[in-house]
Amino acid sequence: MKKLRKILRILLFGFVGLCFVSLVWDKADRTLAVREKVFDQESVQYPIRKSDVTLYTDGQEFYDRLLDDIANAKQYIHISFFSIADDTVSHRFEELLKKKSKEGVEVYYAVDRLGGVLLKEQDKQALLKAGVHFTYYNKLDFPYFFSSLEHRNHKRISVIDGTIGYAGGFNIGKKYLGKNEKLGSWRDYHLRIQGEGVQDLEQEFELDWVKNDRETVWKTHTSTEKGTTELRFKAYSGKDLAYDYANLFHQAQKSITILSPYFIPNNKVIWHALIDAEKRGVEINILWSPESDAPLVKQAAYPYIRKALKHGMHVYGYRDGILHGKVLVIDERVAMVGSANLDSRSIHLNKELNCYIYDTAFIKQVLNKKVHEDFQRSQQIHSPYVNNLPLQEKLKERLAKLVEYYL
Ligand SMILES: O=P(O)(O)OC[C@H](O)CO
Repeated sequence: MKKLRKILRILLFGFVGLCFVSLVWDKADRTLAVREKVFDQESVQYPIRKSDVTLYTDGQEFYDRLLDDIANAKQYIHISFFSIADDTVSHRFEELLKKKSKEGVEVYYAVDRLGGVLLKEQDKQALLKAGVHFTYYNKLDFPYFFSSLEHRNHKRISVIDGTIGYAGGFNIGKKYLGKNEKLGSWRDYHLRIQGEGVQDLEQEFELDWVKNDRETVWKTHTSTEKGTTELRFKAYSGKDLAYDYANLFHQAQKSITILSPYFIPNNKVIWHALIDAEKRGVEINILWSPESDAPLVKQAAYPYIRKALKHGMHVYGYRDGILHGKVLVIDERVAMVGSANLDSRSIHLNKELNCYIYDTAFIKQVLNKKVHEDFQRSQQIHSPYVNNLPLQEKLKERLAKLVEYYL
């Protein structure tokens, strides 16, 4: 008994000591990283381009098209995703990349280091053996361990032969097909681009690749043909996103529509612009996904839903499984489809890539139809929903508040 007590005491002291060292390291690491601007990177705003755009909201249709484009690649494939699963969908995807590489197509494939945690070492080695150029983005770094852990590359970029590009919200995995029993159906927003806009996706891919791998990327020439839809890509690195969104909200005259799986906008610039718009009579509709595959994000949204309702905004909760699209629509004049959630990580920490669309016809005839469907599948949230929470939800909300910066 005495011996057991002694072991428990040692374990307890060890645990407390480890927590103390971690806290001190965490604080020093973050302070130094901010002072030395270790993770600072300028945002990149690409020119307005004219391209042909197709919107994908269904996982099966998206994968069918992406895999078909990859299968038809003749020269090179540049692909990066935030996350990759270890399941039938990811295996089929990786088998195809290996096949194309063996055929002589130059394949560059990257995944965020944390988002790619499920990729097995043996699968990675098999990709390399087949000649695929593979790298992880944002690897963990010493001594900035904690800071490097929180800065993720959340972009999704695909470029095939410099003529076809993709950007949006899907990742690679079975759950995006909506066939995961627990998660239910899955709704996302992802764009397929053809025409001159592809060169900016390629440029952005190259910037990330060279920064993480130092190897130059093989490519020939990208498409400069003009399509019909005016768009602009913008890449963020933990700053400027709030200012860009605020600018859009300030320009709104009639309506602001926001779709985001997570609703954790802990940012004064964004709130100031939204409240200001609401006071000008702009109708603000926010659609968020109460169901999620990430812990505490639901509860972290409650304070912001209360705030939105208090200021007369309309909030809706998606009811048909998971809504994972990241979309803004301002007055049917400007829209955004991208990788950035309206959450703290996207506003303050992640590298993101958004596509801004300035084509009223596309917004009205294509995007808004899908957005309208999503509102039809939702339920409006009123104050009692967030004010009369069960005790367990209240406790989780408290816990979520403590960590919301990282959600
Ligand atoms: O669900 P995702 O792919 O938008 O990723 C969410 C993670 O919290 C990264 O910000």
